[in-house]
Amino acid sequence: MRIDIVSIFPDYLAPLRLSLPGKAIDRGILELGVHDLRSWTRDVHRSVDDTPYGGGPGMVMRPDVWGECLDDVCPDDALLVVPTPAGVPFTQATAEEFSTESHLVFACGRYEGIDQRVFDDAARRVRVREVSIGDFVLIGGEVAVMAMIEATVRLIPGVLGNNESHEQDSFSDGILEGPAYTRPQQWRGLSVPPVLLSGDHARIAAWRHEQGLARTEALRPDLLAGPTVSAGPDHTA
Ligand SMILES: COc1cccc(Cn2ccc3ccc(-c4cc(N)[nH]n4)cc32)c1
Repeated sequence: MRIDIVSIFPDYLAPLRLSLPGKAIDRGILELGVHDLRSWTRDVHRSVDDTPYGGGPGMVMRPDVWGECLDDVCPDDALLVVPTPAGVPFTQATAEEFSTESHLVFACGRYEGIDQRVFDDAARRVRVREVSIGDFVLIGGEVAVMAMIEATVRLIPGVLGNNESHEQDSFSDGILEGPAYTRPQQWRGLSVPPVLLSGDHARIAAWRHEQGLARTEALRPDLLAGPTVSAGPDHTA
């Protein structure tokens, strides 16, 4: 898989080269390109924003600079992912869909977002997904992109080590994971649930499922209400 990211703060994405994505890069499973949007500016001030038509607070990112950048960075077979508060929810299903792509391009906006015509124009030749990572407003797209990349890259075969796996992920089977424990068996007067010491793998699996179900009912009853909308193949934003 190749991932390209465009941002006016490329250094913000440096942590992606640590830990998991970094290991995937070192092992040749992932290629990562980070691009400074200002490289596509043509004015002496290297301007990337302007005042919004129709008035309102803040600034909007210019279509001309973004358009020329995506012409260079985003080929027709790539999936263009645009983080925004006004997007389709990014879920584990979205991460699974993204993990099967050969080329992802992430456009990190700032200010009040990017001129909509950038995505309308891009949609003429590439698949575009406008995606939200949650119902809260960030200052820009970089943090959202890092979260989406981590959730996506860990699903690529060979990225997680033998001791880690995503088959039992929260959300992958629609319910939350139950509690986890490790040594010591007694800690500050608290014990590990005896079933986990029993060696009876069927009982342990059943207990973990019950715990996950109870946690889901208590904290996320919405997950038990049935299928939700998310940014996937049938939801073009
Ligand atoms: C576009 O509409 C906006 C309205 C008010 C502020 C901002 C700030 N902003 C700029 C670019 C950008 C990219 C992503 C996000 C974002 C995503 C999620 N889930 N929360 N916040 C926020 C972003 C944008």
